[in-house]
Amino acid sequence: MPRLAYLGPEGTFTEEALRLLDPVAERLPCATVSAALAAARGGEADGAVVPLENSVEGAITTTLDEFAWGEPLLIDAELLLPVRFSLLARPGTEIPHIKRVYTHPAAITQCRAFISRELPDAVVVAAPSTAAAAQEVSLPGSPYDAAIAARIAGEHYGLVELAGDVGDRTDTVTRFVKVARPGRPLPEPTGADRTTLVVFLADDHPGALLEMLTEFSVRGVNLTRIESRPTGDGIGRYFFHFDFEGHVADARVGEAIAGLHRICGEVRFLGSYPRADGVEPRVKRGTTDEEFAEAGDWLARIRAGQV
Ligand SMILES: O=C(O)C(=O)Cc1ccccc1
Repeated sequence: MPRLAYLGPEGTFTEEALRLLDPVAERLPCATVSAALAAARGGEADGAVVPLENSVEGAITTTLDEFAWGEPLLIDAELLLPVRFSLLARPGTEIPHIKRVYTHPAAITQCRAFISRELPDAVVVAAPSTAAAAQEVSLPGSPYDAAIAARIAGEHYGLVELAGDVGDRTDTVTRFVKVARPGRPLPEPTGADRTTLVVFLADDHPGALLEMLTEFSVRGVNLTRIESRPTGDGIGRYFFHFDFEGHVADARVGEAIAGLHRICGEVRFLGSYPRADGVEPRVKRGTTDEEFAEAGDWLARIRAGQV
């Protein structure tokens, strides 16, 4: 039975994602995304489940930066989870008396309308996770009056739900990924796969981004996410995250990645894995595996003088 680290404590959305990704795994709750990934890297866990992005606010930057800079890990699965937020408090608390709210930053950004409408005078403080916030609020001497978390976290920590569905949108989805140390075979191609890469430029020059995009474009590889992140070396210095359709075993994907490897400073492969939504790529004429193989055979023939 695998042991999977995750952003805890019990009752986080990440735990819900983990249970759906692997119902039988042993769960190792960690205080932060970085701690969960450290457990996977160091061997205390066989892997980790962490949030990567959400459909309203975009990337979870801690996760992106950990994937780019820490010891390499490979994504082997993803999950899309609709998240619903509740305002939770100790029994007896009333909304007008709430002065301090505690929750995860991703929840703060996704519940802005409710907070400004119903809690206009409350101070909102960032917590390590939604369930950590609920746990803290449940303590009798807590400086916080309420938490925003999953309803189940309220049940777990003995809080009451003062308001449900307090998110700005009810259709918000968070994408979680499961990662493991490299060295195991990649997930088999399914025909509906995604690949994730981090790319560092060799040098900054006009058209550098266009050159990278061209590697995808000419092979008919469709991007599903692109993100620039600061390298930390000064204003204007960035590296890039790419998600795109297809598996590294697909000829067009392999060729695109090899092209990036030739022209960029460093390409970090973060995995090829089945897409949670099962969407298959529309493969352009001239970019199927068979067409790449046929073109390779043709080139070999003309190189051998067989025109
Ligand atoms: O804090 C949690 O429960 C998490 O799993 C992170 C998170 C927070 C808000 C939305 C989605 C994921």
